[in-house]
Amino acid sequence: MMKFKSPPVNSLSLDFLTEFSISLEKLENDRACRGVIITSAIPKIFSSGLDITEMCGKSVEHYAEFWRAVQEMWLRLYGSNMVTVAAVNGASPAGGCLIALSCDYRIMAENPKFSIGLNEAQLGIVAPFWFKDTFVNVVGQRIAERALQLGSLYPAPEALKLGLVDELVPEEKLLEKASAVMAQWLALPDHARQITKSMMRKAVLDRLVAHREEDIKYFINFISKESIQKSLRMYMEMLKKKKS
Ligand SMILES: CC/C=C\C/C=C\CCC/C=C/CC(=O)SCCNC(=O)CCNC(=O)[C@H](O)C(C)(C)COP(=O)(O)OP(=O)(O)OC[C@H]1O[C@@H](n2cnc3c(N)ncnc32)[C@H](O)[C@@H]1OP(=O)(O)O
Repeated sequence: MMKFKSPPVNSLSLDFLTEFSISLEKLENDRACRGVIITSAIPKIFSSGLDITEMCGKSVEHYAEFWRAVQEMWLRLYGSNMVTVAAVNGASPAGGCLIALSCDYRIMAENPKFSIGLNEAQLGIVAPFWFKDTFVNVVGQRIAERALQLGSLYPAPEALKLGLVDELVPEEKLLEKASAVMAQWLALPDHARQITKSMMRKAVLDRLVAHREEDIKYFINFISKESIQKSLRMYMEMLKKKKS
């Protein structure tokens, strides 16, 4: 089990992403480890998504390093040979949602206050093509079109209806259920399951691998625009004001 613990809200900073990728790599190379449950140690928060401060007012070199780390995390998780189960025990916007979507199975705590989705459009930014591809592979084109354009965050019951998560359980039963699902998936021979998983995900993974440098350049160009920086600053201010 991997438990995110980066207070206050498990934002995906460069350090967090690097550590996450290294942990995944270690587990992947450990023949005794066939599956991983991903959850959070922080109450009410699975992950608040990419750390917005990493995308504000930084150098071009920093943006490149950060974006490469985001790509690396996704390539490792989405392309993992292990069985991956997300036990979503709190809010899961944007990059948090991407992590859940990249797993093989998603179980969410049945709390309508917890929401999940790719809300980038609400921040005035655009979900990259591989976020979009991952989303489409889970919920299908029509639901993804609407959800991404509106940048919708769905409360747990709605997320279940859309197929964004596979099931809801009472919060106190989340890890028990995730373990039961893991046992069910691990009962199959690894080889057949791994080849099938790879077959289902290969096209989407290959697309980023083939365009990785281009995607970094695109990100830098996009995020460096003054209009985008302004949107992100305003969003951060809004988050801070919400408290007072
Ligand atoms: C064609 C174009 C192609 C390519 C373009 C390329 C790239 C662009 C796309 C980049 C992709 C981005 C994906 C993302 O993940 S962006 C991040 C989106 N995340 C969010 O919108 C979530 C924002 N946070 C929240 O909604 C709430 O914080 C949350 C519900 C998670 C928790 O609420 P709670 O009330 O419990 O806590 P808060 O008081 O709001 O937050 C506590 C402190 O944490 C700070 N915070 C929150 N989220 C973030 C974050 N994502 N990054 C950095 N910091 C964050 C918040 O400001 C509070 O700080 P303090 O006030 O305590 O200092």
